[in-house]
Amino acid sequence: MKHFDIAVIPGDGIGKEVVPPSLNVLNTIAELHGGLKFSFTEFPWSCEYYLEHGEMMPESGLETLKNFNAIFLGAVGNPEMVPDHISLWGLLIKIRRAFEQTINIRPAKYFKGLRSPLVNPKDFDLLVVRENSEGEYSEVGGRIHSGQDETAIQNAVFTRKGTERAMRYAFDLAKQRKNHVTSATKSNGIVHSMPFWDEVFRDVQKDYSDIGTASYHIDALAAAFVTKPEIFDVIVASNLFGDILTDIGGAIMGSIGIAPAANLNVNGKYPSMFEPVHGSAPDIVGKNIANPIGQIWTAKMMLDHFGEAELGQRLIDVIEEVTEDQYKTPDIGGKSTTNVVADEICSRLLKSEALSK
Ligand SMILES: NC(=O)c1ccc[n+]([C@@H]2O[C@H](COP(=O)([O-])OP(=O)(O)OC[C@H]3O[C@@H](n4cnc5c(N)ncnc54)[C@H](O)[C@@H]3O)[C@@H](O)[C@H]2O)c1
Ligand SMILES: O=C(O)C[C@@H](O)C(=O)O
Ligand SMILES: [K+]
Ligand SMILES: [Mn+2]
Repeated sequence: MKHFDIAVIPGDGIGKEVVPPSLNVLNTIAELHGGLKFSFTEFPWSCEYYLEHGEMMPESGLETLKNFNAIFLGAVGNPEMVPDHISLWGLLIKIRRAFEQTINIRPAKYFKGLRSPLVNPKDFDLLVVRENSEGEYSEVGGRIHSGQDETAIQNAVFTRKGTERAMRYAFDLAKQRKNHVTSATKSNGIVHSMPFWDEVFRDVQKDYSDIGTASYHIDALAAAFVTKPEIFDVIVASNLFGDILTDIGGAIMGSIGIAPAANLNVNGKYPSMFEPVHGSAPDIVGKNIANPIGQIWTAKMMLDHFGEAELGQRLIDVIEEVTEDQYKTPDIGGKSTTNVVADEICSRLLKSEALSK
């Protein structure tokens, strides 16, 4: 029996609505498999927790999380309660950094049952490798003076190690896909970090002579995600560029409520963290209409991470089938609730087992 200990952090807003039904899906998967068991330990760390305790997670939180095989997280943030930079840096980004989750992979692909906002979406299937530990997300800088002289300085940090690591990861992934990597740059406007980014990309590229490459400035790349997403395979991007591109990835599929993410610890020292691309969606909270697919697809990425790619593939096939059969939340043009969609995924998974026996 394979046993996985999962730390569960539903977090805020719709995180609390999409995580529980996704755990049902994982339990269903375990049932299907027969030799697999998940143990879930839930932590209430969130903005509510902050208001009560003055911190997003206890001081011992990281020490506690360290012992799990993975972290399954919903979303963090409730700007009415806690400023976003406090909540994100106190929980989500804190975990990413402490656990050296330096790579964030975020796929987007054309789904049969979804109505993409693109007139002719074609059959796109892309994967963004987002550098997840440095770049524009940095604590270097500060604020000085006041009044008309008030000044804010925010420094970006690009190390050769971090940049090269993300790029090599992207090239290695491309080998298992369509052998192409696109670099997201902005070396026409950002004069230090981005020419450096381009140089590292050219250096890394030399070790992967079989992989085709392209380099786009981020503005043009954002446009190309909309006009011709089918030309992309793997895209490697800095922390901020990757963040923005992956909301576009979700949007061109039909909703950012569908897009999944994996924050990967690639040195094996700490657990990786699986969470959807979307946030806590305060505008739809409490209505049971949040799309659970992003969170459930995130569970598929966790299965892949555990070496259960076949089950992961079965799950994605069932998600697609359920969507095609119009079990859809309102963000993708349907009338179903969060739970109806997730329950349908569970029951189809069980049927798929019956068929294969
Ligand atoms: N990784 C994270 O935990 C994460 C990611 C993004 C934003 N946030 C936080 O979430 C809060 C809200 O941020 P935001 O509004 O910029 O982004 P958001 O992703 O929460 O919402 C953007 C829009 O997409 C919709 N949406 C998002 N997920 C959906 C789903 N599953 N089903 C249907 N519709 C969905 C929302 O209703 C909203 O209209 C902020 O506090 C922000 O900091 C957290
Ligand atoms: O900026 C972030 O990384 C938080 C959130 O927007 C995300 O994409 O995970
Ligand atoms: K999230
Ligand atoms: Mn984001």
